[in-house]
Amino acid sequence: MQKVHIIKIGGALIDDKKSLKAFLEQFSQIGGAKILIHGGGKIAETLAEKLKITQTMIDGRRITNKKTLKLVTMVYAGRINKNIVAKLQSFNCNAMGFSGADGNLIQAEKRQHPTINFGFVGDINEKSINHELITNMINLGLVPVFSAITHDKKGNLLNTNADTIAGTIAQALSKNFETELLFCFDKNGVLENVEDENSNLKTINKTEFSELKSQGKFHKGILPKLENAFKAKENGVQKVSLINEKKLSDQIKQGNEGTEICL
Ligand SMILES: Nc1ncnc2c1ncn2[C@@H]1O[C@H](COP(=O)(O)OP(=O)(O)O)[C@@H](O)[C@H]1O
Ligand SMILES: CC(=O)N[C@@H](CCC(=O)OP(=O)(O)O)C(=O)O
Repeated sequence: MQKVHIIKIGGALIDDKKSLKAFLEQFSQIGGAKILIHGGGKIAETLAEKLKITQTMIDGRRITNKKTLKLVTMVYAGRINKNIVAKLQSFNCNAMGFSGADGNLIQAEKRQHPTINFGFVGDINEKSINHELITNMINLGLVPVFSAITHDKKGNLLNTNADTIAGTIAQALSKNFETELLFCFDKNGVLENVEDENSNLKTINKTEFSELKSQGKFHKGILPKLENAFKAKENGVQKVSLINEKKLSDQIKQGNEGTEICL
């Protein structure tokens, strides 16, 4: 089976020009098929503050009203996505940048919640992913770069968590490819103590996750990341790890960086 690396990067890295460039250079050097998924929550947050558009996060998801949807579409599918593609081109990586509306690549459903109005937030599952088109792009030697914007096929754009997009694309591709999913972020993996950079776990299974969660060891963005990581592993993705974004090349060469998800 052909191997594909599915790699996700988030807000803090994207906000740091030098680190982003260094990361994209490492990414462009990965041999074989690869896909990049990016968020950009931190940049959206900063711009929203400047424009005085109040932001609310619930369970790691951004409440997305009309104004916020306009903003995140410009930031994620526009500025960030095109900047990443241009940088990858400078490293001779033939990247193409997308929202989920392009080529009907990711068709989401507007989130329905009994008590909370999430606004234009899109939920997705494996069936949402146009894996045939992604496979065709891979076979052409192209490198797809996905932003966190999806659509509902009724003319609306939706905002979808980038960790969820990465996990779901990996799941959808795992039927026809050997898939390795890497969540790259600013820590050395899952930390037992978030204050101690050296407390990273080599592996984590579902029982350990539940125990640490109930002990209050996880805060902020790590929870949705881990939930998406376990879901992907449970649904056929061969290897799933959370690694430091500076260690991407080492992970590709040796495969033992950060924290590997086990069942
Ligand atoms: N136990 C933990 N191990 C690692 N990171 C943790 C932990 N608890 C909380 N975090 C926080 O989660 C953050 C990663 O989530 P987030 O900032 O949303 O990432 P991204 O924007 O890359 O998706 C880390 O920077 C860290 O501050
Ligand atoms: C619905 C929802 O929450 N969408 C996310 C999409 C961006 C994202 O996931 O960005 P990071 O990876 O940088 O956190 C948001 O707007 O924050």
